[in-house]
Amino acid sequence: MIDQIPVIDFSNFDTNPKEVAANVLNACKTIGFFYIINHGLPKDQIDHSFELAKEFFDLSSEEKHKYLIQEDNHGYSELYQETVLEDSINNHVMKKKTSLDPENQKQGDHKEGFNFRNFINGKPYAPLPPIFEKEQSFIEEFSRACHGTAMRILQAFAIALEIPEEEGGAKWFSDRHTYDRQSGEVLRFLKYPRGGESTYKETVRAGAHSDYGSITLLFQKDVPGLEVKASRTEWISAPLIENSILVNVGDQLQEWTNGLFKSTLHRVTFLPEHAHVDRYSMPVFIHPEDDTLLSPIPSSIVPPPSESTQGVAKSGEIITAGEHLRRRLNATYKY
Ligand SMILES: O=C(O)CCC(=O)C(=O)O
Ligand SMILES: [Fe+2]
Repeated sequence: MIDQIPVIDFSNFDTNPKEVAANVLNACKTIGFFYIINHGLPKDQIDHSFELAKEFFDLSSEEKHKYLIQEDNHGYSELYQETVLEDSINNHVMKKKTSLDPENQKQGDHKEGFNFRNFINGKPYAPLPPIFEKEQSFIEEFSRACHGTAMRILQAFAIALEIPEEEGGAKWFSDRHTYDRQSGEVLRFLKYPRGGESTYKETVRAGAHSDYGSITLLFQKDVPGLEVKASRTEWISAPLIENSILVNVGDQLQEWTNGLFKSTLHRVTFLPEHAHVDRYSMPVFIHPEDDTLLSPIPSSIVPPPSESTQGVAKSGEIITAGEHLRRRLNATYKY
C-alpha cells in the first residue's frame, strides 16, 4: 500500500495515453484511489451543481419529506441504492441512516442525499421535484459530462491492461458502459449537516464502506473529511485538491479484474474545526450496463481468478453487472 493518494494529470491523456494509463494502473493496484486534474469538466458546471444541491437541501423539511427514505437499521449506501432499485425511484432524500459497520454501529450516519439516475433518452427516471425540474437540461448535461470523464478513465484502464485491438482495445470497458442503457449509475448530491456530533458524539459521518460499481467520481467542496483505509490499521485523509476529481475503484471492478484493482474502504469524518459547517459532496457511481456480462477481461495482466477474489459470483460462474449488484445488495442482510 502507498500512504498518499496519487494525483494524475489527464491533460496528457490524448498525447501520451500510455504514460497516463501506467499511472492509473499503479494507483488501482495499490490504494485504489487517485485524483485526476485537468479532467476537462467545466468548473462552472461543477459549481452550479453544488449550488443546486444547496438550494434543494435548504428547502423545508416538509418539502424534502416527500422524497425521504425512512430511517432504519440497514447500512446507508446499501439501503439507499437498494431502495433506488427496488422502488424504481431515482430521487430520495434520506437522513440519519444507521451503519452496519461494527466500527460505526454506535451512531447513525448524519446526512441527506438525493439521487439522479441516468437521463436515458433525455428522460429522468422518475419525476423530479420542481427545483430540479426547471434545471433538468443542465443536470442531464452535467450527468452526461461526468459519464464522459469516467469513460476516459475506463479507456485508461483498458490501455493499461493492454486489451488487444481486435477485442475492443481502449474501448473495451467504455463499450460496456453506454449512458443510455439501463445501469446502476447514479449522480448523488450529499449534504452532511453541521452539528451532528452533538447528537451522535462521534465524528464519523459516513461509515466505512466500499462502493459497488466500477468506479466512483467524487467532487468535494470546501470541507474535507473523506478518509481512505490505506492499510489494515491506518486511515489516511483525502484532502481537497483544487479543481480535482477523486476517483476510486468499486467492488465490481475489483472482482472483474480478479483482485488486481483494489476497491478500498473509505468513510467520512468531521474534524472539530469543521463541526460547525455543512459539508457538501457529489459522488457519481459509475456502473456497467445491467446486462453486461462480467466475463474475463482479455488481458494478460489480469491474474486468473482465485477463491479469495471471487466476490458474489460462484467459482467459474459469469454473471451480469445487474445480477452482481442485486446479489451485493442482498448480501447486506446476511452481515
Ligand atoms: O461524501 C463523501 O466525500 C464520500 C461519499 C461516499 O463515499 C459515498 O457516498 O459512497
Ligand atoms: Fe463511497
